[in-house]
Amino acid sequence: MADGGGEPDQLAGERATAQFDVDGMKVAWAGSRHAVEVADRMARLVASDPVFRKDTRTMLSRKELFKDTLKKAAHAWKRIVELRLTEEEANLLRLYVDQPGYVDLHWGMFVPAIKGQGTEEQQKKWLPMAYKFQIIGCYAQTELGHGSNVQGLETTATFDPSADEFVMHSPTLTSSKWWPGGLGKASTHAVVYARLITEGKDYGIHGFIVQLRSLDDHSPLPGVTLGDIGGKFGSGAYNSMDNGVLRFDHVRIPRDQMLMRLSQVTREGKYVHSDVPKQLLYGTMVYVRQTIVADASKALSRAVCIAVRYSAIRKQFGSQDGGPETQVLNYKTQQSRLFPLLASAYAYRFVGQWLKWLYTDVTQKLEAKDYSTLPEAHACTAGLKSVTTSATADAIEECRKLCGGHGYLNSSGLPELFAVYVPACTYEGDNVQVARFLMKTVAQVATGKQPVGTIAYMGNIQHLMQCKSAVNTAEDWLNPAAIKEVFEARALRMAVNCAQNISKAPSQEEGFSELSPDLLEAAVAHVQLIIVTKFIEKLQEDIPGPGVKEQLQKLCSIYALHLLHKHLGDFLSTGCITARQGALANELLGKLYAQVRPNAVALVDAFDYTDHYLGSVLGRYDGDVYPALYEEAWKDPLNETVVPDGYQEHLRPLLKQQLKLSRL
Ligand SMILES: CCCCCCCC/C=C\CCCCCCCCCCCCC/C=C/C(=O)SCCNC(=O)CCNC(=O)[C@H](O)C(C)(C)COP(=O)(O)OP(=O)(O)OC[C@H]1O[C@@H](n2cnc3c(N)ncnc32)[C@H](O)[C@@H]1OP(=O)(O)O
Ligand SMILES: Cc1cc2nc3c(=O)[nH]c(=O)nc-3n(C[C@H](O)[C@H](O)[C@H](O)COP(=O)(O)OP(=O)(O)OC[C@H]3O[C@@H](n4cnc5c(N)ncnc54)[C@H](O)[C@@H]3O)c2cc1C
Repeated sequence: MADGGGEPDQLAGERATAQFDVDGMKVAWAGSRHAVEVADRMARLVASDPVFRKDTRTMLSRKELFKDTLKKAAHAWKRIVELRLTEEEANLLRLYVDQPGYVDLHWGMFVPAIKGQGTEEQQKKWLPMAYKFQIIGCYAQTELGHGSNVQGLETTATFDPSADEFVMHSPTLTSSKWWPGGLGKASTHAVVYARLITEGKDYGIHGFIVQLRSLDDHSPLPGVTLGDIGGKFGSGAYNSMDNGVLRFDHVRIPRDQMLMRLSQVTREGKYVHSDVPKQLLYGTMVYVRQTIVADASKALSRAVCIAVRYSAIRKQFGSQDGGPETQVLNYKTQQSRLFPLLASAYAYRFVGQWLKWLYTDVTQKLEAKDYSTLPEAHACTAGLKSVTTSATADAIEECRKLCGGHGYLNSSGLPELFAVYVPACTYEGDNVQVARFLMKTVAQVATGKQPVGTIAYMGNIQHLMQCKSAVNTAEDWLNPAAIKEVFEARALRMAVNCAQNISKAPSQEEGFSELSPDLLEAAVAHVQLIIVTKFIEKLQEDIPGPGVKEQLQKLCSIYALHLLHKHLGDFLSTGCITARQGALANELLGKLYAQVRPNAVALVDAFDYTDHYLGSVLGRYDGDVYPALYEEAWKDPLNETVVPDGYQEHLRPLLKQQLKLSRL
């Protein structure tokens, strides 16, 4: 028993009230028994290795933090090689090391860009070096002047047939590459996106492999200016990454370093486009966006794990007669703010697993030259990326608030988690590409074409445009078909409204521009439908373990109904439900929160996170929060001396001053 009201065995009590098999839930969360075992092994490997310590990270200077990242990356690689870890194991090891670094861009974008856009010959040349870390690569697309608008990039790659070389050049300040992770200090190479100019004609953006630094002493090659773009939001956090700036002054590269799977420049300087769709140029972004969706559930589940455990420990108010106070987790307000986030963590996990499947499926089809599913994969990844990252960033901040004052301490882990996470909303775009895809689909449906995949519901247009929900009691909302119908009707009606309003505009582009806020809302409705649908589909699978499926059914209902409650205006204004049905949904939510309450701690235990990975004194598995908080405070450098530095110069003279303000 801890001092002063901290009750570690409180969590044991919470665990005893769980109405389901936690091991079974771990399997449902991880995807398979094998996945649980590998994740557990990698988490423990990292947690037990002193090189991977991260508890002092927020106190390091930028230089120390960056060096620490280099050290961790090199050590991680050594362990991967020594232990002959598989790709799955290495990815998990990276996850649990929990420190952004150049390796993310090397493996997450440089290698996939070469795989997706390089010819077989180019892959044979570059990938073995990249796989062995003989070169380190990054993804240099964004410039000082342009990020979202990729076609507006200014860097040029001009072909010089006399030397059979491209000349890479940064013609303006705004053409400086700006932001690429790993570029600032670590990378030796980059895939650089630049305007291809040959025979005097600008053929737009293409990818090029460019060496930036010497492989002997790491100094920039002639004509290459390189540096870090400076400190970023939050202490510690994303400052472990060397986001960089790059300028070229007429740097020459051989012609065969243009990535030539999509199009080629011949020895004579002729531009040739192959039969591969030009959108494959954006293929690396599709890959990374699906990993970002999977990462959303990881960040969200961490925050929720901390907030749920701490809310079970923390007590405020309650008894008027001196009896025990109430655990804050028992307050209905705490539950109504926290349990939808718990449900969202599971929802994002399952949609992330599905998106990974979709990506693999599309990749296999692309290899067989079937490009038909690419637009849907692009729309799904872009849309899910945008929706899940913004909701996760908001949710981490909400969890911080739910932890009261202690949530604001670095030792809670939440400030750093938030600061590391928020750029995910920005990088890889917050685009409205889904809306364009939806408008195209509506137009195709009007011509009688039957949509497939995640937009198949749009084919049911006759029914969905006029249906009325049959929900009559709160419990009727437990029926997944009832939920699916209203989410489909809302998404379709919002999309059709937009399409009708666009058709009234003088031109389609003007209509798009004028209606972009509505289009964004229609896109969000469609993406939320995908998440709800994938959760419902998950529940149709065989999910072993006593009580596991029942808990997931409750979480699925909470996820969908809290969205319905939050976006009630959409559902009412499109006539999908009545005000009474909205009130019934809210009534059911209250009942579901009460049912989740005894299972809450076990539901976050099922994420199977080590204390090392959580990095939070509030989220400790043993619940021994107060001694840990107290102990952490003394580790702060400010407490290294009893009397602070600066006392002699600034405090003592003030305290000893003889001069008094004349008025006093
Ligand atoms: C210290 C730790 C140690 C551990 C060590 C361990 C060792 C290592 C072991 C393992 C490690 C593993 C690590 C793996 C980690 C992986 C994690 C990865 C981390 C990621 C970090 C990310 C960092 C960030 C990177 C970036 O931000 S890169 C830059 C991103 N930029 C953008 O996102 C730009 C956004 N803009 C757009 O997306 C634009 O909207 C646009 C798509 C370019 C469209 O512009 P527009 O001008 O309209 O386009 P057009 O060219 O006209 O084309 C429109 C047309 O194309 C279709 N389209 C668009 N995009 C796509 C697409 N992606 N795919 C398919 N089609 C697309 C669009 O629909 C239009 O089609 P239609 O013409 O038919 O309408
Ligand atoms: C931490 C971090 C890491 C990054 N890593 C990399 C990397 O490794 N490689 C790389 O190449 N880049 C990287 N980036 C850059 C990133 O991809 C861009 O920041 C991102 O694509 C957004 O572009 P931008 O910064 O130019 O924003 P802008 O495009 O200038 O956006 C500013 C605002 O304008 C809005 N806006 C823009 N266009 C439109 C439109 N058509 N309609 C409506 N609203 C619009 C945006 O929504 C936003 O609200 C990174 C960025 C960050 C923050």
